[in-house]
Amino acid sequence: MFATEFLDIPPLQAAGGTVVLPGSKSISNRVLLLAALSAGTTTVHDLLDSDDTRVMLGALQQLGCDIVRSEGCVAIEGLGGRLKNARAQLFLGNAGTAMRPLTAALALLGGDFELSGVARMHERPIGDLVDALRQLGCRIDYLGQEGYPPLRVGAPALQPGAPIRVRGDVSSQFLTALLMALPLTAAAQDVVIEVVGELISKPYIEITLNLLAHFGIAVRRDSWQRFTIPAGSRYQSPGAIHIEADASSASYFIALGAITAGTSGQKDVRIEGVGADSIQGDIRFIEAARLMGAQIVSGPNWLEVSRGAWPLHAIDLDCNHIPDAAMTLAIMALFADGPSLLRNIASWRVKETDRLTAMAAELRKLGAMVEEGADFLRVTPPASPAHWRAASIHTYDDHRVAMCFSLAAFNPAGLPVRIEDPKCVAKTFPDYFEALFALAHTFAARIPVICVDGPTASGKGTLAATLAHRLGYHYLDSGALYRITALAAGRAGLALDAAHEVAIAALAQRLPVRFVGDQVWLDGADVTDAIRTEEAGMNASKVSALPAVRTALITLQHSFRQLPGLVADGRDMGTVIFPDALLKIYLTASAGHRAERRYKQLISKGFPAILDNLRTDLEARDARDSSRSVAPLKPAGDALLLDNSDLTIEESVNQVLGWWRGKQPFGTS
Ligand SMILES: O=C(O)C1=C[C@@H](OP(=O)(O)O)[C@@H](O)[C@H](O)C1
Ligand SMILES: C=C(OP(=O)(O)O)C(=O)O
Repeated sequence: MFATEFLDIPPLQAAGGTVVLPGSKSISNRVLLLAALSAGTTTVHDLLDSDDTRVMLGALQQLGCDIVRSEGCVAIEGLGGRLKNARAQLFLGNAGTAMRPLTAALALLGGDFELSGVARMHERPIGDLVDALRQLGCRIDYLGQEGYPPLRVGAPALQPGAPIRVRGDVSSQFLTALLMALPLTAAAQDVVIEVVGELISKPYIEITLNLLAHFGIAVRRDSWQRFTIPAGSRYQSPGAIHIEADASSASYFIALGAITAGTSGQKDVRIEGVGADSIQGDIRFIEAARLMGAQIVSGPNWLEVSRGAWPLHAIDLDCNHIPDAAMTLAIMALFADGPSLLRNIASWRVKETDRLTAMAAELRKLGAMVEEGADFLRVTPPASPAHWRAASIHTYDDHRVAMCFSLAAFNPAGLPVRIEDPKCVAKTFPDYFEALFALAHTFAARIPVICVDGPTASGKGTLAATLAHRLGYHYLDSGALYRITALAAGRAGLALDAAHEVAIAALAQRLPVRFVGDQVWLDGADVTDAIRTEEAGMNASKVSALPAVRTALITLQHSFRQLPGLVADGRDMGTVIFPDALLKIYLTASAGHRAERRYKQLISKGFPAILDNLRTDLEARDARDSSRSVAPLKPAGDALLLDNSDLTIEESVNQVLGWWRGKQPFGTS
């Protein structure tokens, strides 16, 4: 997951390949609760692992449910209608699928519970559900604002009998909550729920009914107005259940296939885990994408999508049945041949954020013209490539804003897109951006590189690795490549001299190296410490003076330039390896400061060291590095000099990040 302050996505060109999607949030949280209410063990395969399911799992554990995780599945020991803990404070984040159904279930089971969430959850309505439950004799108090969480749930004085009336026009989750919880009171008599007002988001009720049926409860439905839970209903675990991949998450990759030309290797975007026969309503996003021109074929649990009409056709669509995936249509509308109208989406206002206002504001930043109505959005795409703008997308802690706006990086103007707070995708799809980058392609020249060059012990490694971490970029420690080459050559019995140049170069070309955080791996072995000795440093300097070795390592170094970007540290990154890098830093510090830092580093690792000797060695090495015939150590002409003698690491990092921001086209929006 990208836990950076922002994620800059370079302009993207094409996409192709296979994505295996994580499980459905809506199915996962329903199955978890139904499994907990049943007797016996339910083994859940391919459960979504995200913020929303974690809060549900955490709550169930607090209530006394045993949960055992093993490879690919989670076993839930059901409570059989009796809570082990009848007092608990449950934090439910921003998961509507946890807050609403748990409120209903706990209000009927009785106890002393406090249900709360993040600040936004306390702005998301729950009054219609509370009103419905109170008709039954449930005791629920508002701890903050009337009609909103946090809530206190007490012991009910149940008066079953009359039909329970619930409003259906704010969120379908209120009806879902009642449908899942009311079998608790249906032992002796039918329980009837009547929907007041037009029910929204109907396909989510179909998911609920489908899963209730899996757990032995056959609800009778009369149109969308009246639901009857038959007397004698009892939750029965299906034993094992498999969770389909999330159809709303699929929408981003369906859109990806629709708006991008395939890559030379792969024409289509293939989505695994969910197919056209999904039980999730958001699968009907396919119909909308087809209307816009996408070509989509499907089989059992898979979809293949490719670009059809281009530009996409504008659409005018009632999106009430696909409220979540419809946000993706708003982004596809940027690539359409005219204005698109997404109608009947008033519920957007009470989700993770006010999505109507948020989408309108962010789409406008990209250059679209947007009309925001009470319950609709009309999106007119930028009139020409020149009308697109590079934008820093504010994401409002809304996973879907972050995910759908990433697709704007395919804009025809070749502009990057900044996604603020990218970790908000953790609500339903923690590895969304990794999945996107695995399929997306762009020209290497468009992938940003920051070069940090400088003499030994200047702190390049720390600075570069920290920058990479802060920006979510890959990290290349090119100095380590020479050290690793030297180590590998030594282990192969090759002397590090010109006579063995060809053999060492051949070895270097196939170097199986990986940088994992601050670890260095060579051919499956951790060589982090082995390459950090003074001797390894001297040996690296020797092999780096062999021109054939440098040539062999160039391809290897270029291969580190991958989405979303790279920070490369070394001695010739800006001058030789990545001459087109957007930002080049030449990092220096006085020989005295550097010797002192190296001294402390060695002593802290338990290596013997003498300060004066270190200083003499450093000076000798500087002289050798800057006088060698190939790629001598010198600042690139366009490098910015940073002397960090008197700077902390944080100060150096902030300085470079400041320069980096200054080079981006996002302004301060
Ligand atoms: O029941 C569900 O799983 C959901 C119902 C929908 O909410 P509304 O019924 O509030 O539209 C949807 O937006 C949400 O992401 C999940
Ligand atoms: C509206 C959403 O979430 P929730 O389940 O919290 O309502 C969503 O995932 O888009």
